[in-house]
This record gives sequence, C-alpha cells and structure tokens, in this order.
Amino acid sequence: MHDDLLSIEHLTASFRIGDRYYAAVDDVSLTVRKNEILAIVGESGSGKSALAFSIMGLHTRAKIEGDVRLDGQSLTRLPPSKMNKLRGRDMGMIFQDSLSALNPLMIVGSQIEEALVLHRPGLSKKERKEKTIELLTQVGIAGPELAYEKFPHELSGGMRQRIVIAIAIANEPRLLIADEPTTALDVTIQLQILDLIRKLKSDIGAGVILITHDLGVVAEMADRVAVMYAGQIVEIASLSTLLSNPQHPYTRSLLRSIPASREPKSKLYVIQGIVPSLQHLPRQGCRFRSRIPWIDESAHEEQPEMHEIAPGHFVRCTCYKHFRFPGEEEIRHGAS
Ligand SMILES: Nc1ncnc2c1ncn2[C@@H]1O[C@H](COP(=O)(O)OP(=O)(O)OP(=O)(O)O)[C@@H](O)[C@H]1O
Repeated sequence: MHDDLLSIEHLTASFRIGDRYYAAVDDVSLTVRKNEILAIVGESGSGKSALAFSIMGLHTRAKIEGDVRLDGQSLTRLPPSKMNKLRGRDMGMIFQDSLSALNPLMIVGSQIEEALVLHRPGLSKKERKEKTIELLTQVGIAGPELAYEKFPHELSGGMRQRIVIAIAIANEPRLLIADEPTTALDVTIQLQILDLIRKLKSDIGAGVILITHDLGVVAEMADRVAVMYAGQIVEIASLSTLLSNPQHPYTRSLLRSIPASREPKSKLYVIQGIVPSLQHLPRQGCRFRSRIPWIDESAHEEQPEMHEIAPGHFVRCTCYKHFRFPGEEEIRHGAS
C-alpha cells in the first residue's frame, strides 16, 4: 500500500443539460496524502465544487465516471447506505455558506450531537453532550455551554462557521474537504478559521482538500496545489514550486493578477475573457487557448496531456514552453 489517503482516478462528473451530458469535472486524477493540505484553486466555474461533491458522493443527478478511493476502498461503487456511513465519519465537509449548512430551527449543540448519534451510537446522552462541549472548545468557541443552546441566527458568521467545522470533525474524519470555508467572512475571522483548519489537520492527522479561488489563502495553507481550469487540472506542484516556478499559462496569469505580487505602481494583470459555460467549453485541444490568443496555435497540443516536468510537478499541454505575457520576450524552454 502507498501513503495516499485519497486517490482519484479519471474522475468525470457530467450534468445533463437538455438532452446531453456535459462534463464539469473532466478526467481528473489526483491524490491526497495523510496530514497534508492539498489546495484546489481556480476561477469561479472551473469545477472545484463539482469535484468536491463528486468525492463526497453528494451529486444526485450527475453522471459519475472514474474512481475515488479512500485508503484503497473504492467509493464510487459503494451502495448509498454505505456511502452515508462513510460521510460524516471518515469524510467531513466544511461548506462555504454556514447559514445554509445549518438547520435554522435547531440549537447548534443538537446539530453537533446529531453527527455523533449517527456515527457513534454507543455514546450515552451525557457522553454526547460532553463530547459536544469539547468540540465547541476545540473549535475555539468561548463559553461553549452557552453557545450549545443557541440557534444559528443568534451567532455571528465566524461562530457559525466554527459550528460547521465542529460538525465536520466530530468523528475525526480521515479526509476533510473545505469548500471556500472563509469566503463569506471578514479578513480577521478568515485568518482564525484558517488557523483552526491547519491545527485540526495536525491534531487528527487528516488529509485536507482546501478549495479556494484565493491564492493568498493557498500560500498560507497549502502543502501542494492543484490548479483547475474548465473542469481539468492544468498544473500540480508543491506550494513552493508553484509559487517560485509556475509553468502553465493559467497558473502564471492567476499569480500575476494578485496585487501583492506586483510592483506598487504597475497595472494588475487581467486574464482576458471568462471561464466558458459548461455547454460552451472547448472539448478539443487546449481549453485555455482562447484566453491567450497571442500564443501561436502550434504551441498547443491536440490532446493536451499532463507532463511531469520535474518530480511531482505536472503541467498540461505544451503551450507552457512558449508562453509569454504580452510585451514580454518569448523565453524558450530547453529543447525537449
Ligand atoms: N447541478 C448542476 N447542473 C448543471 N450545471 C452545473 C451544476 N453544478 C455545477 N454546474 C456547472 O458546472 C461548472 C462548474 O461549477 P462549479 O460550481 O463546480 O465551479 P466552481 O469552480 O466551484 O465555482 P465557484 O467558485 O463559483 O463555486 C459550471 O459551469 C456550473 O455552472
């Protein structure tokens, strides 16, 4: 057995629009190791959430192909009853919007206890309450006994997100998926929540998939990074490699568009165009080519593959070898 906690092989998730299926996640292969944070980064519409939902088996109407294995066990072929058991016990998910993730009519203490009842039926009522208070403390809620009795609307956004995290970690899952966990929060609260996720990863030794469009969050949190564009992974590398030696034109464009990475007076780089909608995704050739039209068509592969250009550093399509920003000289990579 290898060290991979999660192994995703050729995963495709397609939605039916009209009388056809369109892949929002298209042939994605990835691994997540124990005690590692893998960030998945990309613009809105690139398929990050669809990927997370596919891993968790939460799509009800999508066509799923390929395989997802947790510690070697295939999840895609599990019957729904077994998948329900795994979800919440072995895999926890932190959603972006804590208000819609929580039941408005139930006090938060009971909502955390529900997760315990489902997966640890052996606990007595008293033990469940004790464990819930412990979880509230673990996620940094001061006055956990008081918070236990509150309804979601009586708590701040940051507090609610902590409750969502407490539910996700209640059963010490092996895999934690956090989908834009801080997008809806103020900057100071964001930092606290990110710190908490990092600490929990170490405490319970979980593998974490952190989904975000924010490269600042990636730089703070990730061990490795997968960059997603139009349903495909276009680059994977360790955080330090991705930041110091990004290769795919999309990764380079994303990095160039962060204010902190630019000289104070220079103009921010804006990536031309938008991620095409599902029906309009180019399914042939390099999907990013229409957003870098100044690069010669011949630079792209007809069927772009992932190339391992250094150990653990993968890049899709050959266009990275010829890419330059407008106004820059083309720097050719070694004659490979
Ligand atoms: N249930 C669905 N039915 C049809 N299309 C869908 C469905 N869910 C997602 N899509 C489409 O799949 C593509 C990927 O969406 P997804 O939400 O995964 O992107 P994302 O990268 O997570 O974006 P965001 O950061 O905005 O959440 C989009 O074009 C979206 O419109």
